[in-house]
Amino acid sequence: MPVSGPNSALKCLVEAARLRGIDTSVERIQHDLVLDDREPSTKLLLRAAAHIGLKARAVRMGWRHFGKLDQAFPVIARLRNGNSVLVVGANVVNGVPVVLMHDPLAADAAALPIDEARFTEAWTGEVLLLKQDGAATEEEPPFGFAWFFPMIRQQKRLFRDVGVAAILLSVLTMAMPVFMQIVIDRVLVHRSIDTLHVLIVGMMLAILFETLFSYMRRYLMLYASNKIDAQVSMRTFAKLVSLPIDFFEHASTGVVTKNMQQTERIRQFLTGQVFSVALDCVGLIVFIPMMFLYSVPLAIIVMASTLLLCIMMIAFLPAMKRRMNDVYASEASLQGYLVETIQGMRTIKSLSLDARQRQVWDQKLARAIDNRFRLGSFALVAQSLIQPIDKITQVAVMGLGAYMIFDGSMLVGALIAFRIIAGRVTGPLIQLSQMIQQFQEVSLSLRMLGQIMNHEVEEGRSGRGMRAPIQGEIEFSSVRFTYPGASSPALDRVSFTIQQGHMFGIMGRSGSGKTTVTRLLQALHRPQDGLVKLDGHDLREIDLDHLRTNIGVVLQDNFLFRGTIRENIAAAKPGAPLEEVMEAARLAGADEFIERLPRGFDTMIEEGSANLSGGQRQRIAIARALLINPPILIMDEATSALDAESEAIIQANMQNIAKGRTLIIISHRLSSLVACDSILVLDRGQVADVGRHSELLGRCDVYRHLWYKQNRHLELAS
Ligand SMILES: Nc1ncnc2c1ncn2[C@@H]1O[C@H](COP(=O)(O)OP(=O)(O)OP(=O)(O)O)[C@@H](O)[C@H]1O
Repeated sequence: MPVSGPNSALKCLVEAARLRGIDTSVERIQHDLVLDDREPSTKLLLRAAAHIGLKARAVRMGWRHFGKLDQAFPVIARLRNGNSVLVVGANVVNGVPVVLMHDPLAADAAALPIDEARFTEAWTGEVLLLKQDGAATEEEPPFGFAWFFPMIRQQKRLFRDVGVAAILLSVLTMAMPVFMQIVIDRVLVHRSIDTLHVLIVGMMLAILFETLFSYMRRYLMLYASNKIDAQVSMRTFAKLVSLPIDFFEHASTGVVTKNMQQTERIRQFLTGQVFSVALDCVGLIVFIPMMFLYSVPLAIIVMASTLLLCIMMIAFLPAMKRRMNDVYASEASLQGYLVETIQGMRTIKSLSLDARQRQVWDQKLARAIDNRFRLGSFALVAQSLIQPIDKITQVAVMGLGAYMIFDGSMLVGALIAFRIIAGRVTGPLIQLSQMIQQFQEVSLSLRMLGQIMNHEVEEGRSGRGMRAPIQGEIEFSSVRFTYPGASSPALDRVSFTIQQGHMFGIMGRSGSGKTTVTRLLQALHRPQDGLVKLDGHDLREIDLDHLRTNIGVVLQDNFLFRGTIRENIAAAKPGAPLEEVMEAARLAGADEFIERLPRGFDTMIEEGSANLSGGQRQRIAIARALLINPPILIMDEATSALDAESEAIIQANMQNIAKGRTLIIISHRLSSLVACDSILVLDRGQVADVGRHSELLGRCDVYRHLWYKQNRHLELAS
């Protein structure tokens, strides 16, 4: 029974993993599986173990089994009070059997010997057996067909069963041609009614088993492919969200979406088409020799025409591939345009751009349809050629078969049986050659998805990064950073220091690099030169998720998720009690408008936060950032969209907001920086000056100029 606790189970798991050579941490597991501090249930613990590369099994056992665990130690034992302990071995001390137990919540790190009476009093009888999962620690192959194989291999028992069912099925399908042959050649000729009855009963049984096996084959296939589907989707999505921000800034959302949708097609090909054709081909082992057994000349005709069909299909391939590439390029562009239009609908409406958007859409659509048509009509030619060849083969078989019946070398029933068997041979072989076409299509899908899957993930996600508590002292030394594709650096040899707990302002003209400073601090980008340090450590040494959960960020325009106001504020800490949410809202000055809403904190925020004003959205975003009580808070033009009243509320709370943390404020409005301990003045990516308001006013031209420009009305008034 999971209870609220200090996570002893995860601590045990991390320790057991460490003893098995896997380096991880409780925070890492909590972050990856979105767990809070409560003791996890056994099911969750099993999931956590699988996540870090351990194969775990929960079993109930008696005290005496500890003596036999041997290589299976360490195991996690679940206690009656909801906590867990790690049992690292069993021993006999002074003739008394004991287990060596390590309690993660005890101050003493050593394993203590505990006897049966004391242990069983606290123990539920449940333990988690753990062993290293060989498959999980294997290096993942680069994305391609090979990437899917480990997942298919995991289901190998299922596929083996499907294979057995398929072989039995192909043997059973032989029953029909043999039945026809015997009925025509024996029963009809000799009028043997008894044989007919026996045959009919036999056929009924064969049909029954055939139905059963074919149901089993389909059911098992469906089951296996669903399991693989789930895994593929989980892993591709996990990869997507671990990509660096650069990737998303330079790729069209529509194209990324289209690329992501390719998983379904590839999976379908591998577990559907490839596997079922492979299974049908298993039948060939039976059918081809049978065909030759019935008649060698007729079998040669069938095999020759199938070969001809295969050669034709392969000859069509290169041209097919070209047309396919065109189709995908134009469809990706169409999808990209659709997403862009939906995202920019407000602007499109306000600038009355509908007609222009429609025109561009129509052009792109025409290109896509044209390319689809070209591909379709080409494929049609290929498919149309199959039919006459197939029909001619049938005519040839029947013609030659008739001659053979006339000269007595074949019976009528045998010819009919041969026809049925020949159909079983040409079917899978033609499918096989068509599959080469689909293979081309799927290769293209693989390439598209590969653009996501083979992209480097963000640096700092190895799980080995530092997770020490963050204090908030920041240092930039000679940092140089150029955005990919840009000609000049956004930051050029920028150096400054922010003391822990200080309020630090950044100002400068538009495009001077203010936001870039904060992006480097969140490790959204890495500098090409120089160092960014946090608490004296190079940012690269710190675990990325740890870093970001310790930095709160409020931007000028913040994305709110669809959900209630409470859920949005508690986004980074889903289990946060209402009092904490309310306190964060109060600090952000959001409580007064939330309480006036009919449903208060339970008010739904609609998609695109259309039911909130800009200022309200902003205050919710500030509350969201404050809820996790981050040691570093970045406010990038966070109050510039606010009306005077809301801004005044936040400014009045600024001292409270800043309390106990390093606060970085970027603002064009210098009046909001006056209270800062230090202000960085940036000019075209370089540091123009750093100092307090009064110092800068005296010596920094950029600062003084802007200050007087913004405050001329005050001077005039005085
Ligand atoms: N994702 C990006 N890709 C390429 N160049 C970028 C990117 N983001 C910013 N830049 C460029 O880097 C420079 C610095 O941009 P940054 O956003 O840091 O400026 P800023 O001082 O915050 O500007 P503003 O006050 O207008 O927000 C600008 O010249 C900008 O064009």
